[in-house]
Amino acid sequence: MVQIERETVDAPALLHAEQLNVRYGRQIAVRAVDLQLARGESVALAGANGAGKTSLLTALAGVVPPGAALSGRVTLDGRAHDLAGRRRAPDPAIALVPERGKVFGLLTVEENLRVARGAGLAGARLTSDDVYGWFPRLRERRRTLAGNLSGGEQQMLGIGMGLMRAPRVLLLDEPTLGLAVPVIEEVCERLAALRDALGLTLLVAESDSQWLPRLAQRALIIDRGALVHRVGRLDAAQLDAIHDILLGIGATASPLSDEVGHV
Ligand SMILES: Nc1ncnc2c1ncn2[C@@H]1O[C@H](COP(=O)(O)OP(=O)(O)OP(=O)(O)O)[C@@H](O)[C@H]1O
Repeated sequence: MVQIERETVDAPALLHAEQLNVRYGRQIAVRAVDLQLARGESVALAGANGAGKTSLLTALAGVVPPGAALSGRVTLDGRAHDLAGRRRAPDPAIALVPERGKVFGLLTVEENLRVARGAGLAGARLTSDDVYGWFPRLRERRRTLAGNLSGGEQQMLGIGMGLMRAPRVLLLDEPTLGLAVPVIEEVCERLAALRDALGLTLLVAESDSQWLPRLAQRALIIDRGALVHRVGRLDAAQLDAIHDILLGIGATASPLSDEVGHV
């Protein structure tokens, strides 16, 4: 039986989710998830296809699809959002970068960034120039329609769009999906640099265990909607174990919250 070590998180939480549930009709996509993210850390949310990664990220960001039923509480720096009943308004401090960036294909790079920045709303913002500083390739492509960008460029634009309203927490849904290895390496390197320079907290959904150490400092494993392990050290032995779990051949886990309290 594969064993995965567990680690207690001592740093004070910036984002704290308690008893988060997401249902689509009878389908339960996220069950009783408790998690904590510290300021300035990168955490991977590792799980197989259909494990509930997207549903958990959208619940944290307040952008679940209409018709989904949510319950639980998300607290950001002590400010609580009750998820029961009506959908809460998305908090600009928690930004979601959807799978494959989800850019507007018929708008240029520059227009995508402006749309993401929004207008007439209170709060801090970045400029397109700030984003181009992080992703120089996007500056070269600023007048190109986003639909004509490569997959890697679209992913970087998606990240840039997520940054425009100066979030404190960036949630990324499978940013490596469908990209060539050198591009994935570049995305991983940029994310770590952004985290360190901006003090961002990152939660990165990933279904391929090989990228976890490049994307994150620790990992949460999600299976059938529940967080079943947390992994504090992403070394080779732990990665093998996670790989087996993601393929459904590893340790059968019980919910983390039952064993070690909140994550
Ligand atoms: N809008 C929806 N309506 C109904 N069921 C949904 C909806 N979105 C997701 N589900 C179901 O909820 C479960 C979790 O899906 P989710 O997309 O959150 O998982 P995931 O880990 O992100 O998977 P993937 O990597 O394949 O996107 C799956 O069984 C999925 O079929």
